[in-house]
Amino acid sequence: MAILQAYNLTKTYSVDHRVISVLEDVSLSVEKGAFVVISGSSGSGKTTLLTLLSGLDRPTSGQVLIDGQKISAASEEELAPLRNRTIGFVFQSFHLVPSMTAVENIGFPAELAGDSDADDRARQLLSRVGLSDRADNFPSQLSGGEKQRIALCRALINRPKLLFADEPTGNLDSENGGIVLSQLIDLKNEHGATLVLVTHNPEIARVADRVFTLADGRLKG
Ligand SMILES: Nc1ncnc2c1ncn2[C@@H]1O[C@H](COP(=O)(O)OP(=O)(O)OP(=O)(O)O)[C@@H](O)[C@H]1O
Repeated sequence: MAILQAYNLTKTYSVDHRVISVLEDVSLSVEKGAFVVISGSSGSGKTTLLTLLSGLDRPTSGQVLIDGQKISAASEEELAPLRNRTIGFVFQSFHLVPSMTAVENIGFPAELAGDSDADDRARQLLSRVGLSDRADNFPSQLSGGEKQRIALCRALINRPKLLFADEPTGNLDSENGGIVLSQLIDLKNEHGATLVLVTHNPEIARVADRVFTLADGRLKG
């Protein structure tokens, strides 16, 4: 069953009275539980496609459905619970809140959702990625790899069905990148989530169930 479907997506930007076409007629379908990579060279439109698939931005034309719900047409009020409950994000540059400790960063989305056991669940996830002893550290006291493992926990705290990751190992050396990738895949499997990951790293693409390659804003293969 497909959890994510995109039909005939186009995206254009207007810059200085010029229209730039970034995506042209992109259609894809992602099965529940899959690990899918979106690859392509720099500037091919990978991040743009991810923002459309996750509802962070709207296509110029075309449709995105998450779990059968049309998100391209949804209002901000309709999108808010979807973003908090159904979707988790991992970014290249971690995006942790500097004034919050590791455990507070992880628990924050669950607190926003009104869950009383946010702190317990945050600590369980921390333990799962081997960072229990870092619970009370602030992001500035953590290495890049540790920050990204905290960000993985935060992305999963509300048990999302769909995880989006944009170059999650792009700021890490190969050893820490390997740890983050294997923990991301393990956590995705344990939670029964679906993972859509943007990367131009062929080693990551090799372990995916399916690879969609963008070239000049169009999907190849
Ligand atoms: N807000 C915007 N306004 C104008 N052009 C944009 C905007 N966002 C992206 N672009 C252009 O769209 C194209 C695709 O950008 P995008 O970031 O999606 O590529 P990418 O494949 O993720 O690249 P990279 O691997 O370098 O991150 C680029 O040419 C970029 O300059």
